Amino acid sequence: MGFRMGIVGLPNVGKSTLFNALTKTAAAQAANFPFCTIEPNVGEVNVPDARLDTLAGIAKSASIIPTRMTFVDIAGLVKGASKGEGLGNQFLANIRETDAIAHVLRCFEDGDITHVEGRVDPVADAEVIETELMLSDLESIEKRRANLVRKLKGNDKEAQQQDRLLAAAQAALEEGNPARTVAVDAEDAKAWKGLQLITTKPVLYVCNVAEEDAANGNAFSEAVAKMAAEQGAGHVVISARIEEEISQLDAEEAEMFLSEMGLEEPGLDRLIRAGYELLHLETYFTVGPKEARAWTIRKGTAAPQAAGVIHGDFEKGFIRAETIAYEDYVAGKGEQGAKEAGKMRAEGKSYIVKDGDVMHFLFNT
Ligand SMILES: Nc1ncnc2c1ncn2[C@@H]1O[C@H](COP(=O)(O)OP(=O)(O)OP(=O)(O)O)[C@@H](O)[C@H]1O
Ligand SMILES: [Mg+2]
Repeated sequence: MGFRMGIVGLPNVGKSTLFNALTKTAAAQAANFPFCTIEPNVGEVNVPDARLDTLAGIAKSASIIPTRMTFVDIAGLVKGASKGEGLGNQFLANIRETDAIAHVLRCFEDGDITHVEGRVDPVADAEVIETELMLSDLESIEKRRANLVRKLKGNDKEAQQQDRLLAAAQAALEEGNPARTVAVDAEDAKAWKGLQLITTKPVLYVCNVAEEDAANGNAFSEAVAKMAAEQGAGHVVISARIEEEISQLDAEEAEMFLSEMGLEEPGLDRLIRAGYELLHLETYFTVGPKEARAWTIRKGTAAPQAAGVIHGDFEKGFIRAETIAYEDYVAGKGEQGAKEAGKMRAEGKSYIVKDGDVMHFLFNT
């Protein structure tokens, strides 16, 4: 299914540092000057899930395959970006294709690191970026509506629907509200998503704090938390610089480092999980001696469609799914034990897969 998160923010706030930590590479150039990033960076990240390791341990699986998420790091946006200032605007197209936005906010004081607005104020920064995203949506809407004019004359139903939805988004944006504030009927939901407007995407604010604030946050991140709550957005507190250091350590060193910092787990794990929640994603597992593997689905996905994530044929020929809840699998010390305890269920086409289910699909070919 490939879920994608776009990383946006002002220049020099730590986007590429975060991207590198996430992807455990130095693929993105991160340095102390604004507009360091020019070309967008795309990277895949494992979704951390301790349950997968537990399952693999029980089943003695030869390999462990976590589920993946994609991150896209683009150039910093500045005030006026949509009018051609800076570089970011031309890369916003890459953000249109994502499922959610990770909005990085500078929440650290450091006289050596240039802030393009000359002061640290994450809430004001968030507004600058949100305005640019809204202007970018408006511009794209105007272009698209102009392109639809001919089709509309031809009484094209699809074009009519698109134009109606674009007009609704335009009206909201012209009033200074993001397109996500538009109420959309169920029958328009798919076409609405297809418009790929940036300000319809869910937002996760990433408070990039100083190393010493990584464990408990600071006044800046608290202000962001309040703003996020008001908007119904998510937020995480992270120190991109620490995360970058941790990502270069081996597991044992990383654990020591984390405990010294008073952290229970890497902030990146929290960030990825928050992204998962924001997107209403869940994980189910397939477990055997060959491999233990995690698969991503949207909440509320029925068994055949969940099977379809593995292979289209699984969905088409779906018969039933032998299902064991994660807890039952662990309690039974594996499939056999769970089965003997009567915890293996045969589920049919209407079964809604639950987070943590261990699934075995039976299908016709
Ligand atoms: N939590 C932090 N504390 C202190 N310095 C940090 C922190 N996070 C990032 N930095 C530093 O800020 C500088 C800018 O980081 P980075 O290049 O990742 O920003 P960016 O948002 O990608 O910028 P651009 O938009 O120009 O590409 C780097 O020198 C980085 O080491
Ligand atoms: Mg960068």
